[in-house]
Amino acid sequence: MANGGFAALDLLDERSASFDDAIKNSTMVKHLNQQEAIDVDQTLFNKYKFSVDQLMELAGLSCANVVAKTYPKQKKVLVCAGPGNNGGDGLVCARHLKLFGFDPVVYYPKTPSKELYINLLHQCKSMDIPIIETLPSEVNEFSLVIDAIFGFSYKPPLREMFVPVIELLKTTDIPVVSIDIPSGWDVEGGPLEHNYQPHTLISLTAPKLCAQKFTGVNHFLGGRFIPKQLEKDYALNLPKYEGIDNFVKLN
Ligand SMILES: NC(=O)C1=CN([C@@H]2O[C@H](COP(=O)(O)OP(=O)(O)OC[C@H]3O[C@@H](n4cnc5c(N)ncnc54)[C@H](O)[C@@H]3O)[C@@H](O)[C@H]2O)[C@H](O)CC1
Ligand SMILES: [K+]
Repeated sequence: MANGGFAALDLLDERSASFDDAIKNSTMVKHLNQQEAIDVDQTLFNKYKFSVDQLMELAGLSCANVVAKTYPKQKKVLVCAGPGNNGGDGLVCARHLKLFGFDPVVYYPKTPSKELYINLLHQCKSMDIPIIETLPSEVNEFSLVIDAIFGFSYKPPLREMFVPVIELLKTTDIPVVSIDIPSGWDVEGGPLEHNYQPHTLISLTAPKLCAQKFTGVNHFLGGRFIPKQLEKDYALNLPKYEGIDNFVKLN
């Protein structure tokens, strides 16, 4: 009984310490403009000789881990995947979610011509993940939506074929988890043209400038693959990942 007060104080201390850590993490880390994000990406490929599928696998896996940890009961997931590498992250994420016992369905509106995306789609199909090319009329059967439509290469204005999915992200009551950038947002300016807030944002490598306009519930950083020298060269000031975690909370 006598210890009860101290235990409660300890708990409070612990909580405020982790809150302080999260605030420190979100304020210290560098936010990249669009060109810097492209440059970091190119440096990983050209100077450090990573291949895109290597990084995509790590990025997509970190997103699946965030989802499994944050939404353990929301098994029925609609993964909306776009035409570029952000969409590739979504396909990898869907595959890992399936392995974790989730029930993903992938919406992939654009037929891919690149071998990388053809193979990722094939892997999903081989694991009995349904792939659909039109949005389901009833999205309320899902308990979570993953937004992997556009990442840091998005340039407005939005082309016609992606209007319905961006409208869905803007209007749905189901929690939305955005990978790297909330799709339709300006990479630097944020929700200018498409004003909505996802429930969770998972920035990859380092947050982009638009993440400063994020007022949703959870902001994570994933994609733990940056060599120390690259971090120094770009003054990224990355937060500390705990132990073997491949994501860290920023807010
Ligand atoms: N270094 C890393 O952190 C890694 C990040 N990854 C992910 O890759 C994306 C960036 O991928 P990229 O292929 O460069 O571009 P996007 O996926 O953002 O989109 C390109 C795609 O979208 C089309 N598009 C652009 N603007 C519009 C528009 N206004 N309307 C319609 N369509 C548009 C464009 O034509 C292309 O087809 C990054 O964000 C991360 O998610 C890697 O997975 C690993 C390394
Ligand atoms: K996205």
